[in-house]
Amino acid sequence: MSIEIIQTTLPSGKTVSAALARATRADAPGLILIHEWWGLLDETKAMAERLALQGYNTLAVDLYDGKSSMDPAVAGKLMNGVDPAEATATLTAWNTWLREHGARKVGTLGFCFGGTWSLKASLAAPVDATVVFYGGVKHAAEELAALHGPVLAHFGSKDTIFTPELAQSLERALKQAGKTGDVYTYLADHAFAREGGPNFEPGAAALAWQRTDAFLRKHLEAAAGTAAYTPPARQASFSEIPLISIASLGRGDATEAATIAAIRKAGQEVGFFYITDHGVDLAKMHGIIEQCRRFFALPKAELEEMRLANSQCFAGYLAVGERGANAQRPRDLLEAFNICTELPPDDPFVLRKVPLHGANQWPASLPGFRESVLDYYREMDKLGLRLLQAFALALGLDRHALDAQYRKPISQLRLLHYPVQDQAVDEMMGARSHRDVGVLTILLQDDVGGLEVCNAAGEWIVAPPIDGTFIINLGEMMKLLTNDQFASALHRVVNRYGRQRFSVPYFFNPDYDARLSTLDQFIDATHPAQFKPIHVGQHMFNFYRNLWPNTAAMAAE
Ligand SMILES: O=C(O)CCC(=O)C(=O)O
Ligand SMILES: [Fe+2]
Repeated sequence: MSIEIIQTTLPSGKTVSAALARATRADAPGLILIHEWWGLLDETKAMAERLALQGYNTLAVDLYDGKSSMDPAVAGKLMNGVDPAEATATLTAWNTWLREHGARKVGTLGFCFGGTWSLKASLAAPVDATVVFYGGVKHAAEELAALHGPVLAHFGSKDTIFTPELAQSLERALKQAGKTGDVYTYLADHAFAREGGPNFEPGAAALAWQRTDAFLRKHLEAAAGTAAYTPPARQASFSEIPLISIASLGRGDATEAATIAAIRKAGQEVGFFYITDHGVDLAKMHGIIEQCRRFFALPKAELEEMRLANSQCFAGYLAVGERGANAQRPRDLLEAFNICTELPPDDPFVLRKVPLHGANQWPASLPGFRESVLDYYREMDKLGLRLLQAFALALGLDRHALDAQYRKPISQLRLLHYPVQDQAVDEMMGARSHRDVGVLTILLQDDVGGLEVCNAAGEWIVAPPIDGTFIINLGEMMKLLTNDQFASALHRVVNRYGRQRFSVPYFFNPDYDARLSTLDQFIDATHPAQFKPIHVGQHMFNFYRNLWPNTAAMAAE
């Protein structure tokens, strides 16, 4: 890919230049990329090249007449020297140029100073999609009436230059003007998407780019099949958190063997992977997120009636910050609704008062909620067992070798609600870094994002939402079974993305009475057993009671 420097002439007679990165198709949509206050740097040109690969004829314009500087004092002077009328004429001229060269749609995209001008350009001449990364967007609704296409804007909650209040005023003015606009605020500072900059925030940058990518594709109608943008962030790529189709599971043929090999590799190297072709209906996946939305919108008093502390089996509602026996544990910024296996009152385990077996609590005022949640629970039970069998194969065992300890598993489903986080990460976060304690977790997340996984190098990798997939992660019991051959990765949730988030993890665990010990094949002279065997039920009971209030469960003990 190469960059060409091209020129055009303004009505005033002045010649201006820009760096053009061409997409492969001549009739590709056009994108005007506007630099930060430093001027047109090589990094902006490199971004233009990446955007061209994604399917846009991208013009990295120059509003500083060839000058640039990384010295803030000089950059400030350059910025203040910009003549607004000339900048407007320049951006309008490039819009015309792109359309005259085959673009049916034209978008603008800019950062900081360029963010300001991305919106101004769209007020001066028709633009089909406008993207602003933290720019000066103070415009009255009357001015915004001139907008032709939708706006997508990204701001940092800690930005003192282009503040969250400014973001809100843009949102209000767009609404008032009857224009389409999505304004997002991330838990981040100014210029959070600038890789290598002091405020670079990979998680926020990754999600902002993901949204930008989807927005531009939609509104500029980029040709189908063009490469996806690779943001300059530590967004998890599939080589880091793999995406595995499990369509072949159960076939017993070579295609299944390949899937098993991929699962083994993911288990050993990452501890996390996405699955597709898992057989769970997309409508059910979206449906359970909808049930989360309904549930957590219930009046506080009704939620409190279902408090987890009422329950003998840690099922029920947990408010933000509630803790169990371990009062030292920092509080997480989430509320939860726990559901355990639904058992009838005459179930032998319930009659014998075996811990962790009992009744769920259900809201009286949500028709269909219980049915939907239990239906989803059953889907997870089935999927959990299929995955367990895949793991048995991945461990070199017979497909059904582990089944016997999963006859009446003490799995748990949790509906989670993460409010928007606007405090600093180290004060209180969605879910503090932890490893899951069971065998494996099947996680469904909504489209907000927030899950981050720690890789072997100690970096936090974003695990972005991918519609229609589940994330599978291995827990400490898998580590015990395999003598630490299968990773159980640290992960956390930081809701930096300006919207409330819902997720639904299902924790797949063995039977209450199961005793887990390391499988023989993982122990030899050079790999002595590292873990003591555990009684699954007692282990989980102790774990839960440290974590959650447990008055009723203790009373039954
Ligand atoms: O909400 C999420 O995405 C992850 C939740 C989680 O890690 C957990 O509950 O163990
Ligand atoms: Fe977890």
